[in-house]
Amino acid sequence: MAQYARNAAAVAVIRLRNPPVNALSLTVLQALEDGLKRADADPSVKAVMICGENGKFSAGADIQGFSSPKRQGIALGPLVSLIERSEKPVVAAIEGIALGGGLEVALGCHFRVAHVQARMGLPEVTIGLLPGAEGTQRLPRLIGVPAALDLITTGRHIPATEALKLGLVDEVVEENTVEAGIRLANKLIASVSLENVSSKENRELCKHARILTGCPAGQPLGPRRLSLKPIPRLPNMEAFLSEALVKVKKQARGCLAPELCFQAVKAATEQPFADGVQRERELFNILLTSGQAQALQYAFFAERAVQRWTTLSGASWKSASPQPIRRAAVIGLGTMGRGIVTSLVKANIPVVALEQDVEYLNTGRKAVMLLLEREAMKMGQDAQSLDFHNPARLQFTVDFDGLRDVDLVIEAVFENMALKKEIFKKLSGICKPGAFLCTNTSALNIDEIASATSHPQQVIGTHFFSPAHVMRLLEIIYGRHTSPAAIATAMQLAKAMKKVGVVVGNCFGFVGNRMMFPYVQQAVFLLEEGSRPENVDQVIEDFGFKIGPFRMSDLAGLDVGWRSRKGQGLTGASLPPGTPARQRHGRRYSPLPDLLCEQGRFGQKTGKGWYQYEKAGGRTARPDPWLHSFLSEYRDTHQIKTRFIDQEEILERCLFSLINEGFNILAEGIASGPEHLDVIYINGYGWPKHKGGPMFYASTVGLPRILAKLQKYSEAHPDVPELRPSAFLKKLVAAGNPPLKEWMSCSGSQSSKL
Ligand SMILES: CC/C=C\C/C=C/C(=O)SCCNC(=O)CCNC(=O)[C@H](O)C(C)(C)COP(=O)(O)OP(=O)(O)OC[C@H]1O[C@@H](n2cnc3c(N)ncnc32)[C@H](O)[C@@H]1OP(=O)(O)O
Repeated sequence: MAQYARNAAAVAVIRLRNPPVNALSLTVLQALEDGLKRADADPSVKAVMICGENGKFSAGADIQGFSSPKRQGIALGPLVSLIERSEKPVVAAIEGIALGGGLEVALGCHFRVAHVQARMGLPEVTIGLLPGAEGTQRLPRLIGVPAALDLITTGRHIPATEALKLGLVDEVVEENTVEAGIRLANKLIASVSLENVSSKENRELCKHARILTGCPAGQPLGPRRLSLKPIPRLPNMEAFLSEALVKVKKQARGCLAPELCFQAVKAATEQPFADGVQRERELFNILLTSGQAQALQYAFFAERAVQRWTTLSGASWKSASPQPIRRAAVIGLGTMGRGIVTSLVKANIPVVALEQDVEYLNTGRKAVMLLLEREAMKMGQDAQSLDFHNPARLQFTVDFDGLRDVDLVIEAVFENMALKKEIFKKLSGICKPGAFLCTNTSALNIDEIASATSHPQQVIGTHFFSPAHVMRLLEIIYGRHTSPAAIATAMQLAKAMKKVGVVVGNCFGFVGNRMMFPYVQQAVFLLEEGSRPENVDQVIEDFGFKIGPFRMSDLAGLDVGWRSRKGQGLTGASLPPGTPARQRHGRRYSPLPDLLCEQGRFGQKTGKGWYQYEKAGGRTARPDPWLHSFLSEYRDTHQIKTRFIDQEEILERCLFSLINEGFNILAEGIASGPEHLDVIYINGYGWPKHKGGPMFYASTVGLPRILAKLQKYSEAHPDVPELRPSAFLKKLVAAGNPPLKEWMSCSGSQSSKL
């Protein structure tokens, strides 16, 4: 709701109230409208001030409301117009946040005062929408087209100081913003009432108020009504807009909202306000009914839902308390370790960084310092707090003794079980008993690593994604003995590092990589059967992935998987003689990646892999005629009949096999809901957010269709168990294809609800 109050003077205060973020639900909008009408009708009220409860102006429209089937009641756009039309001055006092519809309400006000720590923005684009309460028409009139386009198409939040520079707010205050708002309202009242008084003192006061408000005498509000303002012209508007469109399209990668945001702002440059509003409405409705907005809003809530973690044994976020991390250590300063140190320093956690010898330590130190310098450059003035040249904040050592008093260790050495166990055994003897021992592994068994220590309850998997200081995902893996406090602490750490932590159970590859295996496997099988790497990558990238499986494999290095397969005895010297080339343990196997590695083709680092590059370390992938003839010869050798494989088959075999594994994971209780899988895929594996994640996507395709296709492909490839439909998928189809929210109640696993 919105609370209406009168202070002693002539200012009516309307306080938006809908905890926790004062989202503009229909009830809030109705109360806001009632408050405005009441103030208007009361002759003793001379000005109105709108603010938000609990130090937050508003996070905008209630996002839940967009998916409710019947959204009836007052609309936000007309309400913003109502505010603007008020004959009594309306001041917005912005504390905390003014986002989306919240900022649009403020744009309808005649004056805006913001607290210095407030943040503002129009993030609708990030949930697949546009600022549909006339914000695309008012903002460019206030701050100009380039700045408005930037804010509206990126959705970025800006601090109050930047808002002041842009002219988005009139005043930034460090003290109580509501009081500042009331003071301004009183000045405005004085400026109007004193207009006709002739004393020198009053004329001075009046002049002061006009300077502050920019109102010509006798016409107090006209110039403050943004709908009446002309768009600030640019000498080269047309050229500017065409360039901006190219940029927006490039960044959007198949997501509709940024381009439609652009179209709405463009309309503001071409049409009168009312027509622009009409165009904004049309574009808003296109977005609202597009599947993309639903997917992005699902992703918004999924990210928040995974914070409420649970485990199979019933531990959960409700009862477990995170422990404070006053000091952390990182073991191993390879690519991952360097990124992890950087993330910890940025989270203001003092770090001890340890390497096995001085040579590795010096190389690691240089690399970490370089990363931190770069981060500091990006952060500007805020970088001072990093203080990473101070040994009390960041210390480098080769001595395990330096780890005696740390609260948490993240081991980030080579992916080798024996080595990890050796390190954990050492840590168990050196670290204090309450220290949390985290292993950065992408697939290894957490229980086996924990077995090397005397406190397995302190051991937990923290799977970072490369580059670790950039990627948002942190897969948090609990083992059989991991304590709830360890999970809660790892989740808290993720938050401190501005990452999204997702708690999952322990199995080979955990969630992300386990689902990735069948996807990559299908991609390689498709090559055996007739596709080329560039065909497969194109289909996957057209779907919206940032990078296809073969470009990704070249980037990560083919040798990584090769080493792992050798370790598993799937290839290399330990392979028993007589093993069929294309079969392992009775299942289909493709030796293609091994053969490439045997040729020294490790990807970008060697200049050749699934593609060719301009040089070793080159980045531009070009189709490689050598690889094409190599594939032809391979098919001849193994008597595989080459066939044309269409885009649909490529997409379905890659994605549906990945989704199928997702259903197995859910059935086993490795993750407590489909949201977990989706958050992992969006934040760690480049799944297009506007498609909501693999499980959400499956729900939009329809489970019966996924099942039918898997059945078809499985019949065609009976030696590929990953194509055999998951029993859980079959169960859901038999249960009538329930909505995603209801899947887990059909799972029969003990996993808790979100
Ligand atoms: C008819 C068309 C008219 C107009 C067009 C206008 C459209 C809009 O305004 S769309 C909404 C635009 N606003 C946003 O996108 C802001 C979204 N929220 C956030 O970015 C963040 O939540 C925050 C910065 C506001 C706060 O962040 P933080 O402090 O980290 O808290 P949480 O993110 O965990 O949020 C707390 C709690 O609030 C729920 N929530 C946040 N914003 C909204 C919202 N706009 N509508 C509904 N609910 C919201 C969020 O889900 C959390 O709840 P749970 O813990 O229960 O999940």
